[in-house]
Amino acid sequence: MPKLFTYRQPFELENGQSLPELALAYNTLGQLNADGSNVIWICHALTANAHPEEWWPGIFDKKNGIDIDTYFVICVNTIGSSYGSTSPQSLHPETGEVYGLDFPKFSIRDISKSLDLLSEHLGIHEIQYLLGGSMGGMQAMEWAIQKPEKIKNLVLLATSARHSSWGIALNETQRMAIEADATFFGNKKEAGKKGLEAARAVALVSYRNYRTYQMSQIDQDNTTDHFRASSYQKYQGEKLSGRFDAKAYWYLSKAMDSHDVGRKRGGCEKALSGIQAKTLVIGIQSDFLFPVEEQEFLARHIPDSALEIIDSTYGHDGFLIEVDRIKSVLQKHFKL
Ligand SMILES: CC(=O)SCCNC(=O)CCNC(=O)[C@H](O)C(C)(C)COP(=O)(O)OP(=O)(O)OC[C@H]1O[C@@H](n2cnc3c(N)ncnc32)[C@H](O)[C@@H]1OP(=O)(O)O
Ligand SMILES: N[C@@H](CCO)C(=O)O
Repeated sequence: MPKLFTYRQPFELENGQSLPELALAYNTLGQLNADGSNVIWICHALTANAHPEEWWPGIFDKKNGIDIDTYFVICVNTIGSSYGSTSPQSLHPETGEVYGLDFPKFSIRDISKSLDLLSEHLGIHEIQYLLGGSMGGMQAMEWAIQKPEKIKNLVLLATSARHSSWGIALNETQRMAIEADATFFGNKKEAGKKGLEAARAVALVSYRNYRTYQMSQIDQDNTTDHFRASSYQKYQGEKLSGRFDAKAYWYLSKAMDSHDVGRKRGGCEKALSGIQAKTLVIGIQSDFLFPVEEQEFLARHIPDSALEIIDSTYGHDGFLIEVDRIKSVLQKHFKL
């Protein structure tokens, strides 16, 4: 069961709007030591939850990975997500009505600010390792810029300093699919379900690549319909719509689009130069959603940083799947 932190004051957002109060669902593994020096904070990607032991299980490994007998691990479900934090499905505390599409838009900076709020509430003033992939990497990077002295070591996987036009176009295409489902605009529990399925199918193509489909979804010769790739796309859409809310997805994709560490900070290079953490940037060679040139840019502009490119066929989702390779580069650069 996730723990719940409720901030019973208005939470001011970057766009000038506010949430009257904010609940954050989070999960911890291991024990915080007496001087608070053993914290590993993991930021999750778009549709995951506060349980990295479920979606990144191989990373917890006493011998080569994160040992929860040594470290205190924390992961927080992001604002807007479907797994317990304040989201479009929450009740507005003043009206008692579901927010729905009245939920305010929020940015990656707002998510990072909320993580800092929770860390201070828990008395955590120093983070030994902050890790995040994809949208989780955006949050981690932002936080390391907002609180450079607090983050000692930073691991950024398959992510960028500013969400690309390509990424925004893909997200907009997914939102168009969601909005084409007229039920999305209502507040029924399953609102936007079919649209979300189409959106996930679009997204999946960007998380994988030509080779991954060639490897796992080839049909027998002479097939003319009901192709494996077709049922795979449908299955993956249904798998997501069975566990995630279309409005949460819509808002989170908007937050992702907002990611630009350089906004009002004199550009990305300047913002990244303020990171004090020893940083490891990890890219996946076959990732065409966050291509390796984006990680090269990060490594070039974060002062104390190293770059590792993992040779994988899995594309963007390689940051979730290639756990052994990730552990090996973590071991190379850090004494985890
Ligand atoms: C509460 C929660 O569930 S939260 C956490 C879950 N998800 C997350 O955290 C998000 C991050 N994780 C992910 O995005 C993914 O799980 C990944 C990237 C790590 C792995 O992706 P997967 O979908 O598991 O792997 P893959 O692409 O190989 O697909 C396998 C699934 O497709 C099914 N499948 C494969 N080919 C086909 C096909 N031709 N037709 C229909 N189904 C197919 C498999 O049976 C399997 O189904 P299952 O997931 O029910 O076991
Ligand atoms: N597959 C990931 C998104 C890719 O960053 C998720 O569903 O969270």
